[in-house]
Amino acid sequence: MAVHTVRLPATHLHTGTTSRNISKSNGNPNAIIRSSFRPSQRRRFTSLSASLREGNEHGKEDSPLLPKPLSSNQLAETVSNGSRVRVAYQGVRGAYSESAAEKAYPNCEAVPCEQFDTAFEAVERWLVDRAVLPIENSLGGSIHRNYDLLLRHNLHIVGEVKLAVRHCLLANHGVTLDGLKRVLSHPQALAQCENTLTRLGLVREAVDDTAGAAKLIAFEGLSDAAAVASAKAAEIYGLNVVAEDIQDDSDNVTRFLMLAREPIIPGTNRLFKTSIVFSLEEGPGMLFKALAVFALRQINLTKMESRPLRKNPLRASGGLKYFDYLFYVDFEASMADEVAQNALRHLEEFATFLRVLGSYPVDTTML
Ligand SMILES: O=C(O)C(=O)C[C@]1(C(=O)O)C=C[C@@H](O)C=C1
Repeated sequence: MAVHTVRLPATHLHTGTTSRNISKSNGNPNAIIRSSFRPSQRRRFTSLSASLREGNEHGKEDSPLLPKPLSSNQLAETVSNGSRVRVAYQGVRGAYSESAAEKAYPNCEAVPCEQFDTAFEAVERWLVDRAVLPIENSLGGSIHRNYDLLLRHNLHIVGEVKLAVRHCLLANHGVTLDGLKRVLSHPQALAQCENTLTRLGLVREAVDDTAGAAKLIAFEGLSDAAAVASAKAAEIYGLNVVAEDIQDDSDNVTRFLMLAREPIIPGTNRLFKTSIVFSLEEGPGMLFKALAVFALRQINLTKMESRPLRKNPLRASGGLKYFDYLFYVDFEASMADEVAQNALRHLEEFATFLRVLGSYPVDTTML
């Protein structure tokens, strides 16, 4: 597939503006974005003078040097000039992530990316306005790669979206359940259908995304393999649905994060959530102490994940080597709430590292 050849106008660099002209200059909007950005594109990130000359789209009175934070009401639909928001997702057309991008930003232009890293990079390099990426699933658990990438990149979480995931088994026309030997899908999707796939005795094969599996089966005309994917993917790639609702529990929900270059201004007018990441010294009760800063203030935690500190995964202490961790915590409060600010100030007193990944409205559509 052709490499996406988006040219980045220097006028949009360092200004905090949205990428209005970028989307207009694209060749094929449906082309999948690969990580291999051209050196010529990289060089274009250096020009500040053009942006200073031309001002920005929020009005000439705004200083182009000061990035304009997104506001809560900019979370959905359109950028301020009325053009469609370009939203990167991982996978090909028909992936659940595409549906999540469309739920998060109705009427958006969903832009497929090969890998999660590519979607992060596409936002950072102004090829798109936002990314929508999966972070956890109610059956399969966390998508660890995206936790690691949140830290490696400098994007902000500006929202979350929950999507009901209903998996189907898709095969070419004429293929029956009895004729199947293999099943292809994203590892998360395979994990969510563990019981059904074991009962059917199918050999699992992991691919990049669910819709990619459907596409491969259709394009190669495979007769011994099925894909775990959406009914939408069946329609797009002309496959037959041989089994429906094959996830291990009918309540199968994936939570996606909406990512942007700038944070939103947190509010108190609705339910907000804040995501942070921190590390601690080694020692008894350290994690207990860290979580107590929230418990003491009646702040509810909704998620906790620990990941290896990849830059420095082993810490020597008292002649022993300990694994070193980063702790990712989501809590139910806005950074505009004094109580949340106090909790983080308290945590800062003993955390060895602390970063706020975003403070954003809770998706209450599935509560
Ligand atoms: O493969 C897809 O369709 C995706 O959108 C990826 C993904 C994931 O990474 O969790 C998203 C939702 C489902 O949980 C299964 C797979």
